[in-house]
Amino acid sequence: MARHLKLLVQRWSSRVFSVEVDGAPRYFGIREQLRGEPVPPDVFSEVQKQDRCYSLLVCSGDRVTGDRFHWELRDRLQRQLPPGSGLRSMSSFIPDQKGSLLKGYFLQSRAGNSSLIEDILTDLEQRNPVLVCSYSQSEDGQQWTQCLWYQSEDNPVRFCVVPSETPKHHPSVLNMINSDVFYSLDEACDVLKQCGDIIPETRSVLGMLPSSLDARRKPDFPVIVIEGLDATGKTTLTESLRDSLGATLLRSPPQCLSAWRGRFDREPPLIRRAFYAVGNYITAEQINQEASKSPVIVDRFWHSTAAYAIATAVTGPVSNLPHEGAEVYHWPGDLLQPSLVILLTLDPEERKRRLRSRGLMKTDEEEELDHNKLFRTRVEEAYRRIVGSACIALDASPSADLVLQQALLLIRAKCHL
Ligand SMILES: Nc1ncnc2c1ncn2[C@@H]1O[C@H](COP(=O)(O)OP(=O)(O)OP(=O)(O)O)[C@@H](O)[C@H]1O
Ligand SMILES: Nc1ccn([C@H]2C[C@H](O)[C@@H](COP(=O)(O)O)O2)c(=O)n1
Repeated sequence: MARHLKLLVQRWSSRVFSVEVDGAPRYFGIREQLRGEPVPPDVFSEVQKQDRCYSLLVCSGDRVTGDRFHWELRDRLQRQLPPGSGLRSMSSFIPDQKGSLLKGYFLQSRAGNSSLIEDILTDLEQRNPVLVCSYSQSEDGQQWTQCLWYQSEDNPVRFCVVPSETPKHHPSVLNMINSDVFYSLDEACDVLKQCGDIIPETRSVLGMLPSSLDARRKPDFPVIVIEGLDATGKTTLTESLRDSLGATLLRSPPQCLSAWRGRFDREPPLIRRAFYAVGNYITAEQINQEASKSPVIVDRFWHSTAAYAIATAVTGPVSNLPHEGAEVYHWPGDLLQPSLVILLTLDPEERKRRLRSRGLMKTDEEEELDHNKLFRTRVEEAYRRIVGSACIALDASPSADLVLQQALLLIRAKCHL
């Protein structure tokens, strides 16, 4: 038992804990003993003397089960927690160690609610793959300690909570590849296959995949992808290009997946991104077939899948994105590369005006684009950082006809059409 605890102490104290405060991560660490003067990390600076804090970290060996549990846990906690309780996203990770991220929540309970919250936590920990810790404040309010919930009754191992430096990478970056951004069809299919029993629709989605895919096949005619945030004019431009060039118009996700898209949009990122990744490979096969007969215009492709996934996984300013040149921005080796990718850019106010005048229903991510300037700038910057099939930005603010003329100029210059 003593050896087990020693190991736990060593492993646990190499971790950094991150709590989202006002849309940006704040970090703290834990140590067996304090060295120097205690300084309460800023996560705890606004906690009242009588408040209690808890962390819940999901640690399931199976990532599909773990991600779905993490996704549902927020709703469950929001329903069960007494009014006035604080609930923030939280994670724990070992700096620079890929795959070390554990996701969870940080709770702050008001005085008087502790027994209700503690019943909820005990029940949660007994039935689910979740590790709960509680945090207590010293008498003078200068020091916080963390202890594992299941040990808190008798002889608990207490760790001192200490401030931690901001790590080189945002924690989500550690788990991004093949969790948020898929780098091969096989990886995306593996996730969907694991969901077969819980989401029966995955079988129909996988059934749409062709039996073989050849990313190296060079299309006879140019393949031009049009990218951009919603309401930047992709539909307008792609339809005009189809008519002007006598091209075939395709989109990703492809039409054959439309019936199931809403279902996957309600799933956690791991499953949702796997669905969009598979959609790109189905569109790639359609491109292969059509590009032997005519030029092909594609409304959204891998840039959209990667840029939205990366921008959603990290929080805070653009500087929290994976650095330029990072592996996550590279085009997947097994996915067809377009001849040209045009990124439509638009002033946020004009984009809002177009959204309002169109008045259609928006997805959660589109709502987020509207309300969250930081999210918008992260998506745009992620688009720009993608390499392998880099995009060329085109100002979409002039009239639809002028934008079409500019796009045609670009296509003629780059694709010799
Ligand atoms: N160049 C333009 N000038 C003014 N209005 C435009 C222009 N291009 C498109 N619009 C209008 O802006 C609105 C959004 O355009 P569109 O539907 O083509 O964008 P989108 O990028 O395809 O959006 P989404 O990704 O949400 O489907 C439409 O009402 C469209 O008529
Ligand atoms: N190839 C694609 C296409 C779309 N998405 C995601 C990204 C956004 O959440 C949303 C935008 O699509 P729209 O509403 O404009 O059709 O869909 C993706 O991940 N990959």
